[in-house]
Amino acid sequence: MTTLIKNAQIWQDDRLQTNDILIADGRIKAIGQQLHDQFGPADHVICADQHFVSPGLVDVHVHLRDPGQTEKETIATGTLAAAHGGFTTVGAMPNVDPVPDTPERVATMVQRNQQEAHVHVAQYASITTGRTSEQLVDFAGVKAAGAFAVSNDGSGVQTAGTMFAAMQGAAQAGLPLAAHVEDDSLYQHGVMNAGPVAERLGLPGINNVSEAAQVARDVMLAEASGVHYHVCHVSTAESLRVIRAAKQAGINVTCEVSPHHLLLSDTDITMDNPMLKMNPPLRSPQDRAALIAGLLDGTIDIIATDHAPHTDAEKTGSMKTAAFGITGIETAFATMYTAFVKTRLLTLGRLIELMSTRPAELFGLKDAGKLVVGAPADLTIIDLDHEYKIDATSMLSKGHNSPFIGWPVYGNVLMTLVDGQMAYGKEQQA
Ligand SMILES: NC(=O)N[C@@H](CC(=O)O)C(=O)O
Ligand SMILES: [Zn+2]
Ligand SMILES: [Zn+2]
Repeated sequence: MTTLIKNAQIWQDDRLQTNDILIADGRIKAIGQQLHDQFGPADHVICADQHFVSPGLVDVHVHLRDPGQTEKETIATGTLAAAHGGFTTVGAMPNVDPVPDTPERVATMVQRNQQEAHVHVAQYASITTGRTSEQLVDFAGVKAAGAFAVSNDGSGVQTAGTMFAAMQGAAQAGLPLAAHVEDDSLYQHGVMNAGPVAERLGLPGINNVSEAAQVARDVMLAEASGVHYHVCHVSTAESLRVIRAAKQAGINVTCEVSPHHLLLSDTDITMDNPMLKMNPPLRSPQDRAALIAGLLDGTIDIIATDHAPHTDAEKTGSMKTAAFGITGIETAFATMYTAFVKTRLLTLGRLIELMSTRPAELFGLKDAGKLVVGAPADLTIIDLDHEYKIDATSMLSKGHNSPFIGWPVYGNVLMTLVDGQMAYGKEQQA
């Protein structure tokens, strides 16, 4: 079975260039002009119509909620939403029930992902059993069962002793350790960033130091253990300063930022609004400016969405009682493209590095993030010039808890191919 994508604009030598892409048996067989002359007619032709064809996007931080909270999302709906957002590989966080904290449970998740997902799913195991205990998982065992990394996302690892032993175990097994950084002893039951906005709204605040202090602890432990330490959803200027210094010292630390922390700050919270509640919270405009600077100077390695679907009921009422988290996988490319590429802060090529190539490389996802001959045909066709308003009714996630609904953006995903098969496409939608 062969498919020819005609008139694709692909990013080559720092600019968009028109090419055809020939796919055979799910892999890219050739990229170039007049492939018909060399290879003969294809079984199936897709006309990209001079639209941008990207290597499929890679998001290493996604909550699929399955098993345990399938009213919020399932493997099927979350990965269909991912395909709609242009993603062909997602990292599934382990805050599900039961937690994938044993080789058997990881193997079950890997098998279910293969059967039920619309895109590739890289499966996280937890760092500790049940995700919040101090009992380490069998790192070699969960790796052998198919986990690509470990994380206790949703909670920080509270004691240095546990974190150090975990890092040593993960390093030995060759697993990256992705940390949700939050020191519970500094956490004061806040629901938004601590500061003047929280005070004005009469809402309890979350300090910057509850994140940054744990990052500082962890980079020391990462240096001593040699693990690949990855900071999830970095949100404060102080955390970034510590990460920058750690990188300069040659410590193997990387970090991700979420689109919402780049696009919004606590000053956008003008009233008690659960759609703007997430953990870590939207920080001050100064923190946001530091994150943008870190993205532009390369201190921030990748963009990851922290797609966190919840039911409508859990996201209405007051921030005091609503659930933490917002969706993001269907809006990430358009919001990032509009804010950073349209404004010429980043090139399109650099955005694709941040959202595809680099996350795949950092997490050892060998087949992902590549638009080259021989790689799997994980490709996304995007209309970069189409301006539209983000619309809840077009979302394929079960969660509609997005603060970006109504935002005018550019960059509409037309089709997503996974292993050469259409995982999302307008044809399929009609
Ligand atoms: N980010 C959030 O606010 N919530 C996440 C957990 C997490 O990423 O820490 C969730 O699972 O809902
Ligand atoms: Zn988290
Ligand atoms: Zn998360």
